[in-house]
Amino acid sequence: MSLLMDSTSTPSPVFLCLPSMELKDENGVLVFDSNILQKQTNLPNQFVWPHDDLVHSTQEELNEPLVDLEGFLRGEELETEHAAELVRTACLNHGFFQVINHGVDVSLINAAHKEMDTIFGLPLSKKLVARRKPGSLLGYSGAHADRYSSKLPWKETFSFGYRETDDYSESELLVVDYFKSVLGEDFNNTGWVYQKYCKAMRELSLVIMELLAISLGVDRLYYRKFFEDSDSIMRCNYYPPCKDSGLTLGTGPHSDPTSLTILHQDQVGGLEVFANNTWQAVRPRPEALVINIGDTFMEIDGN
Ligand SMILES: C=C1C[C@]23C[C@H]1CC[C@H]2[C@]1(C)CCC[C@@](C)(C(=O)O)[C@H]1[C@@H]3C(=O)O
Ligand SMILES: O=C(O)CCC(=O)C(=O)O
Repeated sequence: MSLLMDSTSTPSPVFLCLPSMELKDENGVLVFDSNILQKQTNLPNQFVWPHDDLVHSTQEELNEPLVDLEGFLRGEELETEHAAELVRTACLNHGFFQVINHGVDVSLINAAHKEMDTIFGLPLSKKLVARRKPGSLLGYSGAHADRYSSKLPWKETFSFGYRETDDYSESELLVVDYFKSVLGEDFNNTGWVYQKYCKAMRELSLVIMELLAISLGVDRLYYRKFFEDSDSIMRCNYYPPCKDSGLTLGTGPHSDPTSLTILHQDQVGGLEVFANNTWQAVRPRPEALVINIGDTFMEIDGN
């Protein structure tokens, strides 16, 4: 299970139970219920990925830089230079690093994971009420079955948007209002947890943007100013148990199309990065946040 914020929404479902025990909605789209799908003898073909995409679980670790932000956040020059050098090395290699002493309250991170358990533990009918609408990235999705018909990822996601504008009154309730609108008043507390989480992630993303600017030798406020009113996508990923896990993927090979991703993975792990022509595991660290630059950042910094 992972929490991921990338910078840059109720018809009641009708289940058609078919002999294959596959659930379909009123549009004939597969409804992802891993408990039911798990009971089938064979993994449904839609979830079987091409052999070339399937990495056989690697024991190799990425050994990405572990960047301690404490000194940088306190304005210490030498610590700042060291942190920027680690970030530079990461970005020249694969674009991934982990940060510790990042200033995000660990109780907030734990609360976000706890609320994620609540969201994905809801009855399927309730989750489908929050189902993502065509053309939107926001809301609930089961295996992206509404968008794709093959190479379906074995995961559930819940995504929502975040931005901070000059009109503080607009952004300070953005996430709370979203949760109450798609899941109901009972989710006011959940909404506040993620409202605070998104605010903390945005603040950290601007700190990272400053460090990236220093690592690139440009004005240290350049990217902070460039991104201060940017849109972000908060993405909760839940990867249910899968008895045929060697045949499918939770998330397929990709590069993030966005500028910066901040990820907190639970201790199950599973994130892998393709570097030096092989897949390498990113070790879960409860006290750390995984950072990676995305395609958009690569474009704007001219690489
Ligand atoms: C902007 C986004 C689209 C995706 C979530 C964020 C950043 C990464 C994208 C994604 C994870 C890349 C792999 C395919 C994808 C469909 C997925 O597996 O979730 C992508 C996300 C999406 O389009 O919902
Ligand atoms: O859930 C994870 O560990 C990473 C998923 C991911 O890369 C994404 O959602 O963009």
